[in-house]
Amino acid sequence: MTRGLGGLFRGVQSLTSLPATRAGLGHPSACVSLRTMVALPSFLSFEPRDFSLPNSSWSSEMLRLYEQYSIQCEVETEGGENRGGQWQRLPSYNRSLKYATGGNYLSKIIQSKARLFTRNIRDPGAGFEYVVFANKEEKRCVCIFQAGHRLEGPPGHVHGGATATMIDTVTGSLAALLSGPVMTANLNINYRSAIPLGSTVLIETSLDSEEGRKKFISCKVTSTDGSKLHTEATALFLSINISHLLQGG
Ligand SMILES: CCCCCCCC(=O)SCCNC(=O)CCNC(=O)[C@H](O)C(C)(C)COP(=O)(O)OP(=O)(O)OC[C@H]1O[C@@H](n2cnc3c(N)ncnc32)[C@H](O)[C@@H]1OP(=O)(O)O
Repeated sequence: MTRGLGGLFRGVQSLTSLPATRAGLGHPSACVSLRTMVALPSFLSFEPRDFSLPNSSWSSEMLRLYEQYSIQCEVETEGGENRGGQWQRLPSYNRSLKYATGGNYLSKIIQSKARLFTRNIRDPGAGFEYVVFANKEEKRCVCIFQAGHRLEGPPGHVHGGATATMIDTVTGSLAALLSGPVMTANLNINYRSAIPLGSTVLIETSLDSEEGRKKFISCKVTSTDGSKLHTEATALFLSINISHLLQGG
């Protein structure tokens, strides 16, 4: 994808080097720090849809956990300051480009049919339903994940690749939150017990160590009460310059 993208980006004359994230979150993938557009006509700069907000497909368990973390989230006061909780909900769009200011517009002109893998099933509840909460101080994230019926692997259970995708997403979100643009260099997964389709699970991830450009992150997927371990993983992320992607990754 990236050689083509490089040409397109170079062709967009009004790209500047403003910091790139919405709400200053530095989240979640390499594309978050794409250089941003300025002076967009207002009709082009509307907010993209945030897929991490509740919808009618969410189970009562998913909603309960969403509430549990939401009430621990920081709130913006009338004066524009952030106060309160240790957690923040990370927004989730259907293209990484949309994290950049003006990204909604860019996403219409750059590979307009491309969609983020985890957000490309339109039917609510059929695919990946999830929300990620981050605790930057403690360098960890929690994802509440409800696995839809289109993620089947073994009968009635979630495909291992779908679980890997979610682990990559949540560990990658943490790495990007802590250090900006990153790419997964290594992902090691041990599958301990299958995840039933339709169930809600917790994906908890934390930073183990860092070494120069490297971030070592671990992750576990459990039942929501923590009693059942489904999956354990470790991941290595490397900080990259966005030019790495534009030069073909
Ligand atoms: C909202 C959604 C969020 C989703 C997040 C999802 C993120 C993704 O899935 S990204 C897509 C999958 N990943 C990829 O395609 C990455 C492909 N690989 C690459 O682009 C490159 O190999 C990349 C960027 C990882 C590393 O390349 P580069 O920056 O040139 O680093 P390089 O010089 O080779 O290595 C740097 C250091 O890392 C180490 N390293 C590199 N790769 C690995 C690896 N796989 N395992 C262990 N160590 C490694 C090297 O040994 C070196 O160590 P040291 O400095 O101690 O000698």
